[in-house]
Amino acid sequence: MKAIYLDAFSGISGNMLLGAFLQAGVPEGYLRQELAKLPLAGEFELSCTPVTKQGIRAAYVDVRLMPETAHGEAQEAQAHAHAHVHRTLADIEALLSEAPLSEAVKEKARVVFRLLAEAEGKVHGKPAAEVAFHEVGAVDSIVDIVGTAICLDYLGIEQVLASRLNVGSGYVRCAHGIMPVPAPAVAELLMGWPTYAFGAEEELTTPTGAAVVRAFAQHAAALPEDFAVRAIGYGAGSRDLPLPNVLRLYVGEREGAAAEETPLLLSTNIDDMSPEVYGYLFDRLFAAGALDVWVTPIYMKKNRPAQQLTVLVRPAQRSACTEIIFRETTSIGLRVTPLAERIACDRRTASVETRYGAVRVKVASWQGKIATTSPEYEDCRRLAEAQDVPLKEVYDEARRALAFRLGGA
Ligand SMILES: O=C([S-])c1cc(C(=O)S)c[n+]([C@@H]2O[C@H](COP(=O)(O)O)[C@@H](O)[C@H]2O)c1
Ligand code: NI
Repeated sequence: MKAIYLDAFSGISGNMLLGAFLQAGVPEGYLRQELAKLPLAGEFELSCTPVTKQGIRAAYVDVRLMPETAHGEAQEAQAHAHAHVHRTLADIEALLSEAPLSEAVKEKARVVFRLLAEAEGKVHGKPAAEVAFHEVGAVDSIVDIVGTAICLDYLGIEQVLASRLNVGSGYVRCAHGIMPVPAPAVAELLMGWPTYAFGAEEELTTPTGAAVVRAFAQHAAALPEDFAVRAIGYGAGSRDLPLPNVLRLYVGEREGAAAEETPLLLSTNIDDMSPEVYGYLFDRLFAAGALDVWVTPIYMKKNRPAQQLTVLVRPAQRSACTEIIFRETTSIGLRVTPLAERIACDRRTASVETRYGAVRVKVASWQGKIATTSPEYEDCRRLAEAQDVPLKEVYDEARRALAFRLGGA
């Protein structure tokens, strides 16, 4: 299982996350290409530079509002206006829906923004829908959150683990005025997550960093023994501190993780919902990390024809999928059953070059031998559409390229 471990000894923020992912192997060009799909054309510029923080070489990612890079009163006024746009959760969800990003990326970003809205709402005494984000709704936060979702998706991460978080101490000046550290939204988000304060009277963990952790991560005090590290990335924070102001990101594979996590079956009987909703529901559940989703025709009480919706999830995705089911369907109750046993092939993703372009291929092995190879549908579809060739031809090309590579290895 592909996993990451976030070692937040100097806290965690949006720009630290992006820097760490880039240094750990996400191509900068890919991140830029995907972020360009946000309907924020010309509003921001991503700057990625190598920096050294207390002797540690790290990547520093900064999201600059475009007009800041030029001069002139009109442009400065425009930058000022961008910095003070107050977006609601609905505004951000609309912006995400409009973007031709993958559904998995959009759903990951939505989960983070919903958590932020709930935390902000609690702090300011408002329903989440009425929260007007200040800093956390601005262009830089959208880029940080969507960028993080892009990186998780690119690396095919199935499990996110995180250490206890160094939140810092003192006070921070923000749009609200002066706030204690951790900022109230951070304190709200990190309820129940182990935290500490060390090394700097500064805000080390921001709302964005805390929300990403709460959205995707499970706590692990240290790197698990079965975590085979393949890459390490350091993402820099903006300030220079007495301690290295970096987030350390380990990318690797876990052997034992699958066995540790018994998947769950969430199921519910539905007899009063339009069939039009199912396709949308399936997309949302898969994007939130469901392992499988299916519907079985049944007869319910009073001989009513109905549907039994079943969703297979890992424990970490249980709450996100439960929320989607209650939000999107007419269900008012769920049965949760641990799967008695699941036998799974070992899986890895290989990237192959075909004459049409690069395609990721899932390679499943059983007892050391390849059982099946499965080219990524989204990659094949994109290339088939772009080059006007049959989808099956791209599939065949990808399988041929993989067979050639394996045969030649
Ligand atoms: O934008 C809002 S409403 C906001 C709320 C809070 C609360 O704790 S409430 C804190 N902040 C501060 O804004 C900056 C930016 O945070 P990012 O996560 O976007 O990097 C940070 O100092 C927060 O503490 C903003
Ligand atoms: Ni706030």
